Parts: sequence; structure tokens; C-alpha cells
Amino acid sequence: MLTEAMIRKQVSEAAKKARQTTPLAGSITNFVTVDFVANAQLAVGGSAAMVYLPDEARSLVRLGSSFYINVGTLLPVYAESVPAAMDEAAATDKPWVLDPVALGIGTLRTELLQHARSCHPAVIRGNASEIIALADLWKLSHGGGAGVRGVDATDTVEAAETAAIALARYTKGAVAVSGKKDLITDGTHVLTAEGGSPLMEKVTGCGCSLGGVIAVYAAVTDPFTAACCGTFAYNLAGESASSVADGPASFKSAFIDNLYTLTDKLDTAKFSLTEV
Ligand SMILES: Nc1ncnc2c1ncn2[C@@H]1O[C@H](COP(=O)(O)OP(=O)(O)OP(=O)(O)O)[C@@H](O)[C@H]1O
Ligand SMILES: Cc1ncsc1CCO
Ligand SMILES: [Mg+2]
Repeated sequence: MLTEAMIRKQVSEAAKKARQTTPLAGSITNFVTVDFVANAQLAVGGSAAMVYLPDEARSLVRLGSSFYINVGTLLPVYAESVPAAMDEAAATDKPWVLDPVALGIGTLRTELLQHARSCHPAVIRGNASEIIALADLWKLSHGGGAGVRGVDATDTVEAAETAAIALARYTKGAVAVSGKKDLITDGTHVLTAEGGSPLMEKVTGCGCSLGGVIAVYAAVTDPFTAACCGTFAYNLAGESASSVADGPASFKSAFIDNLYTLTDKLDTAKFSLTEV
């Protein structure tokens, strides 16, 4: 069983290791926020590369230390490249992070997210509605939710707790649910974290880039610690950026600056831990 002190130590060590080793975390991610994802990955010490084609996805999984798949904007080629990346990650035992953006709005998205089930993502990161919808799609029993409506959440993080636990138990990895408060679970522990800023809802890609950052950390530590590292970094950087920002645009640049400087203070994050 983990203690609060163990988590603080683990996140500090992982943040340091990411900075020292510059792990490559490749991505297939959406066109809206691709630049934010890459810059956030670099700010925390990682290395980024984005691909779209099936053979390049397979190569990048093999070349990198982890991988990130975000299904935010799909094109026909993704019908091949996304399963190729998932299969390669599973076959080579590379930790990979899934963001099931807007699950339910189209058939390809549903098929790809169904395919993910057999490829066991190390970390699933999404907003509450996406996490509930994924547990439904994978037919894992949980409490239910209001359903996905586009890319923004219509459910609270608390409402997604049982779905998150069910997903984590199934993958034997971790699940990170983002929102005003964040919830992280490995199916045994449930951690609730605080911080960030309401301005994070006014900048697109805070969630997408958080997934990319968690992939960087998944290259150097276990899935639960990786999810904690990313979430703590976002809460610290977001809270601090809101004190200097005039609005969403200046918030975003202050936020990336803070990711760069605050990742050596991850042990100061606000969180509480329970067991299930
Ligand atoms: N009201 C809020 N207060 C504090 N932090 C927030 C708030 N809303 C979101 N966040 C933070 O923003 C980050 C992204 O979470 P969010 O739930 O907005 O993701 P998302 O909906 O998937 O975003 P996107 O799809 O635009 O990338 C997380 O670090 C979360 O803690
Ligand atoms: C706005 C948007 N649309 C598809 S992906 C994306 C980024 C936030 O998820
Ligand atoms: Mg999102």
C-alpha cells in the first residue's frame, strides 16, 4: 500500500529522471492541440514526435520509451495507424497513454477505442464523461453517467470514480480523470488532487497536453506515479499561471513557463489518498 510520503518521493524522483534522461514519447494526437502537446512534453524534460502514417507509428513506438494516442480529430488513415501503434506498443511492452476524446461521436472513434481494450494502455486519461463512456464501451460495470457531448465533460469527476476504478482494474494500469479536482486510481488507491485554475477550461488542450506529459513520465516510472506527476505538474503550473495571467492566451504561455520551472517541486502538490 502506498503512503502520501511515498508518493511525494516517487513523483520527485520521476520528475528528476525525466529531466535527466529526456525520454522520447511519440504521439498520434489531434490537430487542434498538437503544438501544445509537444511544447508541454519538452517543458517537463521529454522529447516529442508526432506521426500520422501506420508504418511511422510502428517505428516511433519502437524508437521511443512510451507513446501517446489521442483520438481527438480522426482521418481515414487513422483506421490503420492507431491500431498499428496500439498493437506495436502492446507487442513491445511499451507503456502507452490513451485519451479517449469525445468517445461516441462516430463509428471509427468507437472502433479504435474498442481496439484499445486488448492493448492495455498503461494510463487512460480523460475528462469524467470520457472515462464513464469508455468503461461503458468496454462493458465494465460501474455507476453510469450523463454521456459524452463533444470534447468537454458533462459529468463530475466524483461521478467517474467507479468507472475509473473499473478501468484501472481491467488494464492493471492507472486512470486519471481531470476536472476542477482530479482523480487518479490504480484500482487500489484513489488519489484526489487540487490546484489548477478555471482558466484551464478556457484554453483548449490542457487535457490533451496533460496526456502527452503523462506519457513522458510513463517512460521513467510506473503508471500511477506517472499520472500523479502529470496531474501535480498541471495543478501547480496552472495555479501559479493564473496569478499572472490577464486571460486565456497569457495564461497558456505562463503555464508552459511554469511547467518548465515547477516540475522540481512536484512533492509540494495538494492531494489526499484513500484505499478501495
Ligand atoms: N475548473 C478547474 N479548476 C482547476 N483546474 C482545472 C479546472 N478545469 C480543468 N482543470 C485542469 O485542466 C487540466 C485539463 O483538464 P480538463 O478536464 O479540462 O481536460 P479536457 O476536458 O480533456 O481538456 P481538452 O480536451 O481541452 O484538452 C487538468 O490538469 C485539470 O486539473
Ligand atoms: C476542440 C477539439 N476538437 C477535437 S479535439 C479538440 C481538442 C480538445 O480535446
Ligand atoms: Mg480532452
